[in-house]
Amino acid sequence: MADNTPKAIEELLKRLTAGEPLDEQQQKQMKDYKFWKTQPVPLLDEKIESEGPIDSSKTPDDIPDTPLPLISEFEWSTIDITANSELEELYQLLYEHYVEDKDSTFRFKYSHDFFKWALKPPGWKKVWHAGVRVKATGKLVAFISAVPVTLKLNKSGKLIPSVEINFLCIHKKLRAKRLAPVLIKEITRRVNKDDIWQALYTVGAVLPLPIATCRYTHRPLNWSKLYDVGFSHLPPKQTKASMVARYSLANVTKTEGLRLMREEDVDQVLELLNEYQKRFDIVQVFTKEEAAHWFLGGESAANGQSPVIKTYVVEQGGKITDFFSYYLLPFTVLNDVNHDELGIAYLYYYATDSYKKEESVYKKRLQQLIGDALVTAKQFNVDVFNCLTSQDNPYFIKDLKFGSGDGYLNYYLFNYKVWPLHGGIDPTTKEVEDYKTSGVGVVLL
Ligand SMILES: CCCCCCCCCCCCCC(=O)SCCNC(=O)CCNC(=O)[C@H](O)C(C)(C)COP(=O)(O)OP(=O)(O)OC[C@H]1O[C@@H](n2cnc3c(N)ncnc32)[C@H](O)[C@@H]1OP(=O)(O)O
Repeated sequence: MADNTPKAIEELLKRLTAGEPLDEQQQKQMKDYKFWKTQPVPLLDEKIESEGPIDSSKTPDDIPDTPLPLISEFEWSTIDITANSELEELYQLLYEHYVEDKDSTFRFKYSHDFFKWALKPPGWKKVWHAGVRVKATGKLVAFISAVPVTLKLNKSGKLIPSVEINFLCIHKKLRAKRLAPVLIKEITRRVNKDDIWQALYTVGAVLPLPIATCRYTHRPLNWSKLYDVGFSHLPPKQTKASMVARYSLANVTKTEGLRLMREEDVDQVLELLNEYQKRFDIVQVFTKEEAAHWFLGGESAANGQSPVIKTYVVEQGGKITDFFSYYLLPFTVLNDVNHDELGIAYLYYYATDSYKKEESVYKKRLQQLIGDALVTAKQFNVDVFNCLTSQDNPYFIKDLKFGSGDGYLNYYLFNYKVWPLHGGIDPTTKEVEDYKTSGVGVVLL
């Protein structure tokens, strides 16, 4: 029987927020997913027998033109993030109520520039930025977003026009009132109206049914600060000095020809990425405009500001042979007298033509490239560099001293069945499977 004491429930909630796996007793069963069991997703224990859409019977004409009803105190409000005042409202909602770590010590610190980059890629639609306000005061209390993305399943070659769902957030005072299913159904309606029937999303918690599970790993760049704020701990038999020495990095990069990506590199970067992404089972297909947006930073870069995405290419004699990118998303440090922010970089897309060579050459090159990514990140005040066990990250995680974190990330596809994908960890022990490719070639913010 499940342990329902307040202590056990509190522990369970903490683990869910942190995306930690639950034991069998704690796992919800399919019947307990009152909302998700009504949605076109595979059952929790379903053995996938064929790939493809779950429900392909509808057309946009079958979809209601009007939003889902809300209880009378609330109203729908499409958020216009091109208006600074509305962008600020979204920022405030997420700043105060978005994802926290399990001890509520850190909180994601999204910036206005981050939203402009993340929510306005080519093909973005205002109507896909759905908010809920309190009618009486106009206060924004909930949000969900979709952005367009084309997915490709490499084994079958199938292209899936989709959206990525992100930034689902409900004010803390309105939690556990079944508002999340209403937001999800409303964004589904708005997306379906545009004749799109599939979505990709990642959630820490287990829902029916992950297509893959990856683990977070962290590479300290500024160990002392991480220790001060309680992000890193001093392992037994180590001293602070030995930990600082363990994570010290060179001041200069190793790769000849490494430089920041420029507009004129887009074609070559895209070609390199398209070729390299064939290694993975599920990938994002970029148009040239999308690649320019995601790798150069869109609006903020165009306005001469420093973008949240940093992309470096390796150019040798006019030819781009490798690239890597990472985005900056700091944490607010809550309740610390000495530090109020932790600089965090997240590995984004990368590619190298060395994968065509022997595996040992490829592994070495990848380690050098991502090693250089760590070195470059120091100039952006990054204290810790994070990556998942997706892509070919298990080829460098151990050698570059990334440590396994407590958090896991589950990947989901809405209204589409795929064969389960390898998430770069052993399915039983959940440990990183070093030097093995994962099936996950998509990176979500
Ligand atoms: C074709 C187009 C399709 C588009 C749609 C595709 C699907 C997109 C799916 C969304 C992808 C989002 C990607 C991201 O942004 S993941 C980031 C999620 N945000 C946060 O963690 C921020 C902090 N937390 C909150 O704001 C709230 O706790 C949220 C909003 C998460 C839940 O609010 P609340 O805690 O007040 O709960 P409720 O009483 O209203 O509702 C309870 C029901 O909701 C199910 N639930 C809870 N959390 C999530 C979750 N993160 N994804 C999917 N479902 C979730 C839950 O299992 C239960 O259903 P069931 O167990 O009874 O069945």
